[in-house]
Amino acid sequence: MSPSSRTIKIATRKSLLALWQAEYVKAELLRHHPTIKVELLPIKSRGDKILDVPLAKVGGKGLFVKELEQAMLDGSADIAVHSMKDVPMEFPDGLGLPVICPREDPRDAFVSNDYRDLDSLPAGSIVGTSSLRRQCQLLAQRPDLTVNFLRGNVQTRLAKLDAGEFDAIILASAGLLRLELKERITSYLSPEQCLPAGGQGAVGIECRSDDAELIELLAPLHDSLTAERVNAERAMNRRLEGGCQVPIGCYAEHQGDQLWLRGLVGAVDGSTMLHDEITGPVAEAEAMGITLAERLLAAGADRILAEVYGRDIK
Ligand SMILES: NCc1[nH]cc(CCC(=O)O)c1CC(=O)O
Repeated sequence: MSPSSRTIKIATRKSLLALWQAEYVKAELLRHHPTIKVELLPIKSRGDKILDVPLAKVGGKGLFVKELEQAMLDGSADIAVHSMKDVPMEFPDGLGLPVICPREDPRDAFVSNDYRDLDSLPAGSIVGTSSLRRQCQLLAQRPDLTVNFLRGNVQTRLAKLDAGEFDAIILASAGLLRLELKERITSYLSPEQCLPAGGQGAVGIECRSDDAELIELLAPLHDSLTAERVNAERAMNRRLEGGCQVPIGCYAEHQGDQLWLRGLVGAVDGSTMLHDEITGPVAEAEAMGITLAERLLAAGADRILAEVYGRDIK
């Protein structure tokens, strides 16, 4: 079979955001290769089934990706489309992630029906998020707020806000923008206010590493500037053994031909916040991520993370 008549099966989670991302990749593939066929294979993941516990406590990395990876390994699917924020640092044997698509807005969004922004919230307001990263940064600025547990897909979270359970909630802008819910973004949290999670706003494509023909078909979807940024962020996260379920923020931006990487580790109650940053050549993105992680560990992130993980990190 020639590459031009191939059918590519995309394994995807069933949330509207996951389906949007899979449809986006399908449309991009068809735009670059009009004669191929692309099908979606929706799959329910463990992370979607367990909704009543904070992700940090559900245990195991890759809650949202394992079932999708199994589908690629057994051949029922060819690729999986992921939010880079949810992708574990290591891939199973035989799988890799050769493509990272152009990044959407990486900032967190403040969403409220009553208040303009974080500063306008009255003392004692209730903010919904179950991200420890968002929680610690909110509490560091506004120790008077109460942060309450909020999980579920984007629509579920908005419905809980609208039902009056919260005065405000924090969501990734990227999800709201992709789902054409821009009007729900009351204001943006700057990276200074709330450093994003590594990979936030970027979509990646995972596939079998030995499928050279497929990797070639995927290549035009890759955005190397986004990949450089996300690689630096993920290198820091990998060294800290963290993902999006821990009180860790990391965010890289280009400054001319240099990369500027900022990192943060916070105590979950916001009482201790460790910030650091590093600038260097793009070619050293990964080394910079590791160096920044090690500086944070030496500054006390080791103790904060040992408490969150329930074990030491070396
Ligand atoms: N952890 C869930 C998740 N994974 C990716 C996104 C948003 C889109 C993105 O970051 O690409 C979200 C929702 C959220 O954090 O509000």
